[in-house]
Amino acid sequence: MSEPVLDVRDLRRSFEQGGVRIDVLRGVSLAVAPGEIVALLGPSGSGKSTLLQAVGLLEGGFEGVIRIAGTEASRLDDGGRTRLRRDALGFVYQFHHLLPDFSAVENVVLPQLIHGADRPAANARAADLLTTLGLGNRLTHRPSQLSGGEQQRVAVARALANRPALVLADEPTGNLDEATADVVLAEFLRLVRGQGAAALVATHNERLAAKMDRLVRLHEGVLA
Ligand SMILES: Nc1ncnc2c1ncn2[C@@H]1O[C@H](COP(=O)(O)OP(=O)(O)OP(=O)(O)O)[C@@H](O)[C@H]1O
Repeated sequence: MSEPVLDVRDLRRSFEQGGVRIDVLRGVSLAVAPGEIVALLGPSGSGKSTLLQAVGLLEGGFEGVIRIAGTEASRLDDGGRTRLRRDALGFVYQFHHLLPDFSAVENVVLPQLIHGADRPAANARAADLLTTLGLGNRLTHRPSQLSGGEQQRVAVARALANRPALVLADEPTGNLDEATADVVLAEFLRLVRGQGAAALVATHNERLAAKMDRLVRLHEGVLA
């Protein structure tokens, strides 16, 4: 197997709340190959979001090793982690977190400009991604002028804008009705596959998870 795009070893995370300690992740290990799409299943409160936050280099307080695209994140300082996140990762959340005052196309352009793309190339790529997702006639709409499914498509385009090696998605269709969730997920998978990206997708939905390449389950703090 080629080198994993994500290699997690013995990841541990505990929270202390009101004098009570909860060991949420108790030694999670997971390798994701380039281009592989992995569904992360587990009941509510099992730690799916906690795991994605760790892998997304968004939170400290973890023990263990996280290697992304060959780089061990714990050896980096804050600036290094920010660069690794920007260069290698894309994110899709349950609620889209789009910038409300910017149009659909600008929401997809901005991360590219931050990444160093020039404006014409960023515009072209944003328009191309959104058109692929069926939003060619919604480019200048703001998020509030889009349906929930459309907003989530913009979030998908934004996550893929910088061609990340790994997309992290936390209940990416959890906020949509069943039919819309199916369509948006199918489009998400098609785009991720088309780009050769890998993905780790947290979901409660077994039916959607079955469309991915592999399923892993968080149970009592470890992956089964
Ligand atoms: N900042 C925090 N402080 C204290 N406890 C926390 C914190 N964040 C998460 N937890 C606890 O960690 C556990 C796992 O939470 P997490 O959000 O990762 O679960 P999840 O599997 O994503 O759940 P869901 O499917 O409901 O989104 C929960 O019991 C939660 O209460």
